Amino acid sequence: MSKINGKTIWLTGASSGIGLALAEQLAAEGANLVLTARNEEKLREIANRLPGTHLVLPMDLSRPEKAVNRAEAFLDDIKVDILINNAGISQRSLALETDFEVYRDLMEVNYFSVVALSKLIAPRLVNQGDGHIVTVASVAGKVGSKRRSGYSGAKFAVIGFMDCFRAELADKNVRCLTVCPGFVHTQIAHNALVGDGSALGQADPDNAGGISAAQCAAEIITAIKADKDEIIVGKGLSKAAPVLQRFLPGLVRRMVAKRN
Ligand SMILES: NC(=O)c1ccc[n+]([C@@H]2O[C@H](COP(=O)([O-])OP(=O)(O)OC[C@H]3O[C@@H](n4cnc5c(N)ncnc54)[C@H](O)[C@@H]3O)[C@@H](O)[C@H]2O)c1
Repeated sequence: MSKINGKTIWLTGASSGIGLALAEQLAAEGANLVLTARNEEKLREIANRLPGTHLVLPMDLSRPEKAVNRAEAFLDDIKVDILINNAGISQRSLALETDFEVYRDLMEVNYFSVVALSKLIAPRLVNQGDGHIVTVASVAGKVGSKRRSGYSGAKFAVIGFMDCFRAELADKNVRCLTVCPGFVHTQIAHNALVGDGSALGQADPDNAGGISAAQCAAEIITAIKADKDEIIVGKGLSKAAPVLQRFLPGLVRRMVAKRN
């Protein structure tokens, strides 16, 4: 039986970047999508141009409890097979120059919303005896670097959550995939928060030089089909960093301290 064709997949962060590429590729493979992001108009435009029939569920994931209430009512009659927690927001500011509130915002979107949506969907998957929870974390959840202390903290946390959740659901035929991309060419830097909580508003050469969102999405879909637990996606140093960190931690710390 196909893991994608005919399946209902709830995808967050579907309005841009990796999420948009996932929406396009999953729809092309015959999935029925529930598309989530904040901008309803954009989601409707995407849903209308994708092949197949898709629903839109706009919500702000910086308010996870509200999002769960809204999703509970919306998804009442819908059998979700796969949840993809992809929505996320990055950071480009030094810890000493970052308001505490920015840390909370980064945790709400990158960590608490994943916990909330996963806890909402997992009992349904357990009852169905089948399903998948996918979370797009980051290489920043394996290796810390400058100007990402809040983002990295949230991504380290979400990887830990997924490791525990995977262990708890292992005997219930619910699989948990953690995706750790290195640099991917998307709007992530543009939308990243700076110290006062505003958006950076410009591209970043690291992300601009990364792999395409389409390549990242294709690797995620391959990993879902192969029942992988965790994948590192990317190229060059941003892909190698987690392995280097494990075997040569001192070298990685020195390299990270030298980078801007
Ligand atoms: N681009 C990279 O280099 C990179 C690297 C590692 C991990 N990631 C992760 O990949 C995921 C997708 O990011 P992207 O690179 O496609 O960036 P992006 O900025 O292009 O897309 C982010 C998506 O998340 C949504 N989103 C952000 N805040 C939200 C909120 N409060 N409520 C609802 N939706 C919200 C946006 O609307 C958008 O659809 C994120 O979790 C990000 O942390 C990206």
